Amino acid sequence: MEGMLYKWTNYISGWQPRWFVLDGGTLSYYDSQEDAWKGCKGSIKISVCEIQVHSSDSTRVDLTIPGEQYFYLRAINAAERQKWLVALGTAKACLTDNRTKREKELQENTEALKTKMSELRLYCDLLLQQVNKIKENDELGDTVETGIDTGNMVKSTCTTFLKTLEECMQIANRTFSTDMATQSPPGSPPVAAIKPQKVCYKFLDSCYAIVPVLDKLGSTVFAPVKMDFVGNIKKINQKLMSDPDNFPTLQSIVLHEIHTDVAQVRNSATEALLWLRRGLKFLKEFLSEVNAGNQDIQGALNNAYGKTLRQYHGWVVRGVFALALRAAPSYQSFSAALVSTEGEEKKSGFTSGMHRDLGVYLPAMERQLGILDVLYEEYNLESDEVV
Ligand SMILES: CCCCCCCCCCCCC/C=C/[C@@H](O)[C@H](CO[C@@H]1O[C@H](CO)[C@@H](O)[C@H](O)[C@H]1O)NC(=O)CCCCCCCCCCCCCCCCC
Repeated sequence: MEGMLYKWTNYISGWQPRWFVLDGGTLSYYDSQEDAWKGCKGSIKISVCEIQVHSSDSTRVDLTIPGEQYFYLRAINAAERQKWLVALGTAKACLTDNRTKREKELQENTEALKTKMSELRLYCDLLLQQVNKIKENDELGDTVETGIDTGNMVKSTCTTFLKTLEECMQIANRTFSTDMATQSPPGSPPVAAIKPQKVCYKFLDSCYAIVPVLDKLGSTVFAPVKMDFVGNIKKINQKLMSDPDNFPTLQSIVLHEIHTDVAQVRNSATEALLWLRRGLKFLKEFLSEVNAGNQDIQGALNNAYGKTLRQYHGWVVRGVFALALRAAPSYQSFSAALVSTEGEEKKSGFTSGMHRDLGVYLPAMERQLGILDVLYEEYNLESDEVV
């Protein structure tokens, strides 16, 4: 269960709204739902704490570990408190570890994804065979009917390939929904509450700012994109959390991994930053097209993809992009995803405001990406691996 509760802080700040997540027998809290990815501010083990309802305040519940921890909490109303009491009580009474259910669900979905990926590889092989068959027929000068038959087979294989890919996205979206994107990966230490260094924190925060826009675009097809993008932000963030005082900048993280010979290791922060940077270059190219007045979102995405990411993608990932492209929003839907108040994009001044903001955002992005380009070139960290 998760939701907003007021937490008693002190006599100066009093009751403050916080985002609470009850998961696997632990109640954790964050500044807000949007800031959950920055790490939790504190937590309490339900199995060892006392749950006390307030005698006169029907919205209040106190969680205490005598002599250790005191969470004084208030819900927005008595009904909401009741929901929390049921969830807390169940968690406390629950003999099985909720994480078992969660891990089981993750395992099932992971298995389903593996099956789908092997199906995709099969369809790729089939397509290659069929394309070779068409070439053979062509060389042998076979009849038109043979060509049409093989062509139809290719068409149906492509349709099946794309359908399977869609199923992959739905499984991925189900597995790696937003709450997963803000959890520490299973088995990793809880993300520390210590704030990372300002500079890196601002960079990661601004990267993360596009996620709500992706969410607003709504299609499950964007799930793998979001999962990949957020996954890299989290990898860098967790490296930062491991030793915040020694990582004042992104460069310091990369240099540390170079000196400890892990920069080229799979899933290193250096590799995560390499792919985050590539994603940001894609985004910059896309937004530059929009800023230049291109209202064909699909075309702008396709152009940006060809200039940035395509060279690093094999068959399957290019298929993922092709599917994402089919779900690309119209210019109106894209504009609507950018505003915080519904209908704002229809007001006069929106377009000029968007261009004004892009006029600031894009040069700043250019500068940041230029700094990272120099760093990756200087230490020969660029990779031409195709995924
Ligand atoms: C309208 C939205 C359309 C979005 C279309 C995005 C197109 C992305 C291309 C398809 C990506 C498919 C998903 C992921 C692919 C990954 O396999 C690939 C490689 O992953 C890396 O592998 C490493 C080795 O295993 C690993 O270590 C590393 O961690 C991992 O990342 N990843 C990539 O190719 C990077 C894809 C990044 C895509 C970022 C897109 C940014 C969001 C664009 C949204 C545009 C609209 C919102 C505008 C917001 C305005 C403020």
